[in-house]
Amino acid sequence: MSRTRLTEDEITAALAALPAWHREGESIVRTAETASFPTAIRVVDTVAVAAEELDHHPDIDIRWRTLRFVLSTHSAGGLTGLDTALAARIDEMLRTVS
Ligand SMILES: C[C@H](O)[C@H](O)[C@H]1CNC2=NC(N)=NC(=O)C2=N1
Repeated sequence: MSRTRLTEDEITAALAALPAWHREGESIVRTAETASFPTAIRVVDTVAVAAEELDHHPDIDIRWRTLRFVLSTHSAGGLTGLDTALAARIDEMLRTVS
């Protein structure tokens, strides 16, 4: 997966396929409410495994059972295919874990 920055058109196209995510500057952001605090922690634990696999790490805010994920490629100074790939993985985990 490339660490090359996506173009504006590529970001627009990627976000159309990731409706739970929105853009905030050079990041994409998703908030998700899980069933319970332990469920939220399980999601975070699963996301941590994917983040290590991809060598790409989200900023994660945990507030009781609400999670907020912020994705950006720091080394590229913006959004890359790694962010959209991880976003899709996080969506899948939220579908299956919660
Ligand atoms: C050496 C290692 O590949 C880098 O530090 C990785 C680790 N995880 C990362 N995560 C994110 N979100 N952006 C990066 O640029 C990044 N770089």
